[in-house]
Amino acid sequence: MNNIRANDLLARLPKVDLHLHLDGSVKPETILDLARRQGIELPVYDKDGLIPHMRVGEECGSLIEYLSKFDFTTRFLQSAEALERVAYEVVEQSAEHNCRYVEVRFAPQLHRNNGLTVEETIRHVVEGVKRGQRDFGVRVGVIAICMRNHSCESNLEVIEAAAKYVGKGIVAVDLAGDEASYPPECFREVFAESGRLGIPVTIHAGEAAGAMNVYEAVTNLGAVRIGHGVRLKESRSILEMVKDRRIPLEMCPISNIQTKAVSGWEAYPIREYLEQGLVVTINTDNPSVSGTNITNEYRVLADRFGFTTPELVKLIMNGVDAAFMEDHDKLSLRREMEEEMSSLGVLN
Ligand SMILES: O=c1[nH]cnc2c1ncn2[C@@H]1O[C@H](CO)[C@@H](O)[C@H]1O
Ligand SMILES: [Zn+2]
Repeated sequence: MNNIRANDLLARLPKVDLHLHLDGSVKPETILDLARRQGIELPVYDKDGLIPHMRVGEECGSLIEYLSKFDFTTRFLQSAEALERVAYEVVEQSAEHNCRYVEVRFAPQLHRNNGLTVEETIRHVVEGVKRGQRDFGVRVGVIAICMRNHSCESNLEVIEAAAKYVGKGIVAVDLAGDEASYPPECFREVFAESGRLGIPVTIHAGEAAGAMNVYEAVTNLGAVRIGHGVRLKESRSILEMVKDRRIPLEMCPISNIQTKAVSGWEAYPIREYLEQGLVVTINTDNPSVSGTNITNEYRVLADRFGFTTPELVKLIMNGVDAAFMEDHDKLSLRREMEEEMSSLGVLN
C-alpha cells in the first residue's frame, strides 16, 4: 500500500470539492490586477502584503471575525469581467489540486454594487466556470447563496433567478452568513419557494449555532445536504435523523477550526461522525480566507486523525455520492475516479 501521507500521493489523488465559496477563493495577484484595472486603491501593492487583508490568522475567534474578511474581496467583484475571471480561476486552482468535480458557490446579491442584476451575476459566474471546465477538464456546478442578513425579498430574488439556470449551470441553492444572529426559522418562506421550483437545497448549519439549526434546515428548509454540521454532535436525536436520512455533511476542517465551530482539533467530531455512520465529505470552504487547499485538508486529516488510505478514499467517494449531479454523470465521474485511484494503487 502506498504511504498516503506522502504529499505527492495526496496531491495526485483525484478529489472533489463540494463546498467552495467564489469570494473566498480569490488569489492576491488577481486582486492586485483587478484593483489596477478598476482604479480602486489598495492598502498595499504587493501580493504578500495583501494576504493579511484577505486571510484569517491564528487569532480568529469566531465566524463573525472570519466573515469580516469577505468585505475586502467582494469590493473587487462587482463587474461581469471580474466575476467571470475569478470563476474561471477557481476552477483552475481546483484543477491544480486534482479536483475532478467542484461546486462553486456565491451570493449574487453581494456583487450588485455597480448595477448587475441577480441573473447577470449568475450568468457571468456560470460562463467563467464553464470556460474553466473546458480548459481544465474539471466538471463544475454552481450554487447560488442566499444570505442570512438579507431580506426575504432579496433572497427570493436569488431563488427565482437560480431556478432559470437549473440544468444550465446552477445545481442548488444555499443559505450562508452569520448563523448565530439569524436563526434559520426566518427562511421558511424563501426555501418553500426553492422547494416549489424543485431546486436542491444545502444549508450552512451547525457551524456557529447548535444542532437545532440542522434540524430546522432539514425538516423545514428542505436541505438535502448540510454545510459543516460540526455542532450536530450536540444532539443525539438530530444526529440520528441526519444519519437515517443519509444527509451528507460538507465538512471544512481548517475553516471549522478557524471559526471556532469547535474548540480545537481534539474536539473535531469527524472520526466519531464516520464511526456513527454519517456521510461525511471533505471540502475547503474558502481557500484564500483560510489559507488552505483541498490537498491540505486531507493532509491535515491524515496527520491529526491518522486516517488510512481506504478511509481517505472513502471520504473522497462520499463527496462523489453527495454531488448535486445527474445520476448518469455521477456514474461516469465515479468510474473515472475509481480508474484513476486504481492506477495510483489505492483501490485494492
Ligand atoms: O463558513 C461559512 N459560514 C457562513 N457563511 C460563510 C462561510 N464562508 C463564507 N460565508 C459567506 O458566504 C458569502 C458568499 O460566499 C461570503 O461573502 C461570506 O459572507
Ligand atoms: Zn461555507
